[in-house]
Amino acid sequence: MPQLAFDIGFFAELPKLQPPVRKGVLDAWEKFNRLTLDQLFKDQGLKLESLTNAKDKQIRTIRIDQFWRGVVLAPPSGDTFVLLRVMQHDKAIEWAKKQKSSVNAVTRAVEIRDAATLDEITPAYERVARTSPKQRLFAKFSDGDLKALGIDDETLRQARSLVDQEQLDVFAPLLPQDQREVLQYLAAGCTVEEVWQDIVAPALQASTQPVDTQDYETAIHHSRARIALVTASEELRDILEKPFAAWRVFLHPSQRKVAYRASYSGPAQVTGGPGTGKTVVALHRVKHLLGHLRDGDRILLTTYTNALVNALRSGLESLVDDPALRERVDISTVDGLASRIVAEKPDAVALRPLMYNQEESRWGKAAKATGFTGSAQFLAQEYRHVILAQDIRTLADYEAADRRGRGSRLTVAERPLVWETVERFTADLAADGARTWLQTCAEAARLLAEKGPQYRHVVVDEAQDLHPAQWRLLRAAVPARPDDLFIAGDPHQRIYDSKVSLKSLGIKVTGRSVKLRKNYRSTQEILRWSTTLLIGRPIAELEDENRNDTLLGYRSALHGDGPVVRGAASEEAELDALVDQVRSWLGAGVDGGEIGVSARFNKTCAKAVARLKDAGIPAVTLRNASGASAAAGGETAVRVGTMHSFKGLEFRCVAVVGVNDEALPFAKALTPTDVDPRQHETDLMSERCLLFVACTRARDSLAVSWSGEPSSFLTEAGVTTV
Ligand SMILES: Nc1ncnc2c1ncn2[C@@H]1O[C@H](COP(=O)(O)OP(=O)(O)OP(=O)(O)O)[C@@H](O)[C@H]1O
Repeated sequence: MPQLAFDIGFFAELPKLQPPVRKGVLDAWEKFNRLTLDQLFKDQGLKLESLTNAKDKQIRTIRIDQFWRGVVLAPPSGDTFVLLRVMQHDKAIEWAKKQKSSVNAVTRAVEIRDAATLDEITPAYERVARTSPKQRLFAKFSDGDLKALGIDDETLRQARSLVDQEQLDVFAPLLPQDQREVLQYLAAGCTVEEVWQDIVAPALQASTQPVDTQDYETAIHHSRARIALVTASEELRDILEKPFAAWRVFLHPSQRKVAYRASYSGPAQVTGGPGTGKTVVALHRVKHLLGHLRDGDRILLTTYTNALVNALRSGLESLVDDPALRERVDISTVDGLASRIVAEKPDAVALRPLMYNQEESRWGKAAKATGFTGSAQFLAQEYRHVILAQDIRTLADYEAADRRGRGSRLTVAERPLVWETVERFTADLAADGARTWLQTCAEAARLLAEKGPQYRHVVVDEAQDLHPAQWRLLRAAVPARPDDLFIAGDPHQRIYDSKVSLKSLGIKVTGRSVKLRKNYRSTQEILRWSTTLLIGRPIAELEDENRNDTLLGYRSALHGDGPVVRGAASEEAELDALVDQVRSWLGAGVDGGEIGVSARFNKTCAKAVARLKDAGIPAVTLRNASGASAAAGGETAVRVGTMHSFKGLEFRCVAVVGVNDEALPFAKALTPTDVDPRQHETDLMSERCLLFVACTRARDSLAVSWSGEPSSFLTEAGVTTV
C-alpha cells in the first residue's frame, strides 16, 4: 500500500504554513493511504506530475490547494513517497526541477541536492580556484578519506573547487545533507576520525549488506534521522499542529546514539552549544530508561529553574504518551527535591528559604557580632565556595581546607574567626526560622546518605550551574550503578556563580561524554553573531575545570537575516523602537507568545511590559506566565523576562534590550578585584555568558539594542553594527 513519508526539510518550513495549507497536507497524506499506486498516478485532484526539464524524473509535484504544491520524491521502486517541501505553486515547480535525489553510498540515507545550481556555479569556482594563491579548503584530506565519509564523485568535484569557508557557505545549502555535514565539520577543524565517530558512524545501522544506491525503498526506511513515516492520522495532526516539535520525530543520528545507547557503565554526559538539542536528548534518554525500568524504580528529571521544569514536563508529555509511565518520573528543580526530602523527615521543622541576595546583610550582622573586619561579600563567598562546596562541618576541617580557586588571601590564623562568624550566621538564621537553599541541599544530601537513594536514574539538564552541594544531593539520590547519572549542560551558558567540574566531585564521565555541534534553534547568522561575544575567552569544561571547552564545529543549517543591532539616544527612544520591532514581527504573522523580550534587570522588563501594553500589544512577564506556555508560544501575549529567566527557553523572535555599559556587566554583580581578583574574572565571564544566553534564545530573528553607551561586551567583540 502506498504511503507518504515526510522529509525534515518539510518540517523546517512547516511553521510558516497557514492552517488551511497544513490541512491540505493531511488530506494528501490520507489519499496516499487510501489509493492504489495506479489510482494515485491517475488522481486528478492530486496531480502527481513529473516535470519537464527536471534534473530528476523521480521528483514530482502534488496539488495541496489552489495555490500550494508539494514536492514529492517518487522512487523508481517501492511505494513509499516522500514529501520534500510544500511551497507556493511557481516556487515549488522551480525548486523541484532543480533537485536531484540519491542514496548515500556509506550512510544509506536518501539525500537531495540542488543539482541545477551546483552544475551552474561549480565551473566558475573551479576557474577561480585554479588561479587563487590560497590552498584548497580540503587539500589535506585524500579522496579516499572523503569517500570513506560518504562524499560521492559529484560532491568531491565541488568540494575540491573550494578555497575557503565563505565559499563552502555558498555551497552548503545546495549540497546533499549527509555530505554537507561532513564537509562543514572538516572545514571547522574536526579530524577525519572525529567526523567518522560523531557524524558517519551513528548514521550507520547494523546492516552488513553493501549499500545498493538504487534501492530507495530500503534507504527511505533507513533515513530515520531525516524522513518520518507517520502511521496514524492523529499523529500527523498532532505534528502539524505543533510544528516546532520536529525533534520528537527526528533525532539526529549523533543525538540518537547518545539518547538510546542501551546502557552506560557509569555517569554519562552530553555537552554542546546552545540549541544543540541537549534538552531533547535528555528527554529521549528518559524515554529510553522508562522502557527498561524494573518494578518500583523511579527516575528523577531535574534542572535549575521552575520555568525549565515546566518546559521539561510538557516535553515529556509530548514524547511519552502513557501517563502511567510518565508518573514514574519526578520532574523537579534540585532545590525543590531538597525541600521535599527535608520536609519528609519525621521531626521536620518548616524553615523559610532565604534568597541569595538576602544573605549579605546577614553576613554583615554576623561579622559585627564576632568582630570580623573583612567584607560581607567575602564571607558569603567563602561560605559558598569553600565551606558548603566542600561540605565542611568543623573548624578543624576548615583549618585544613584547600582554598584553591579563591583569589582572596586568608591566613590559617584568621580562619577561626571566619569560622566563628559562619557559626553565628547559621545560628541566627536558624533562630529566625530560615535556611539558605544550599543549606537545604546539604541537609537533604545528608538525609539521603542515611536513608539511601530514592531513584534508579537521575537525568540532569542545565548542569553547568549546579553547586557542589546540589551535586552531592543528586549523587546521594541514585546508587552508583550503570546508568545512574545522565548529565546535559553547556559551560558557555554558565550564568550563576558555581564554577564546578564533575571531576572534582568524583563524577567520572571519561569515555562516556559526547559533544553535540549542530544547532537546531537559531539561524547561522544569529549564531555567528552571538558566538562572537565569547570568542577567544577561555571557558572551563564541565568535566574538568583545568581544561577549556570550545565551540569548534558549532553551526546551524538554518539561514535567515542577521540580528538587528542598534543604539538609541535615550531609553524612551529605545522602548519606542522596541514597540516598532514587535509590531513588525506581529505584522509578519508571528504570534505574540512566540516573541520574547529580555533585559538584564526586572525594572527594565517592567518598563518594556508597560510600554508594549500602552501601545496595545499584550505583554506579560515570564514570572506571571508559565515557562511551558511561554516556550510553546501558544498564547498571544509577548513574553518579557530577565536574561536569567530566559535560560533554557526559546522564541521565534527575541529582542534583547538595555544592553548598555551600566547593565552589562552590572557592576554590583562583579566582586571587586581588591576583594577577590579571580572571582572578579569569573563574575565578568558570567555576565558575558548571560548576554550570550539571552541572544541564543532566538530562532528566526534577533534584535539587540541599548541607549547611551553600548555594553563593553558588544564593543570588545566589535558587534555594535552588523
Ligand atoms: N534533531 C532535531 N531536529 C529538529 N529540531 C531539533 C532537533 N534537536 C533539537 N531540536 C530543536 O532545537 C531546539 C533546541 O533544542 P534544545 O532546547 O534541546 O537545545 P539545548 O541544547 O538544550 O539548548 P540550550 O542549551 O540553549 O538551552 C528545540 O526547538 C528543539 O525542538
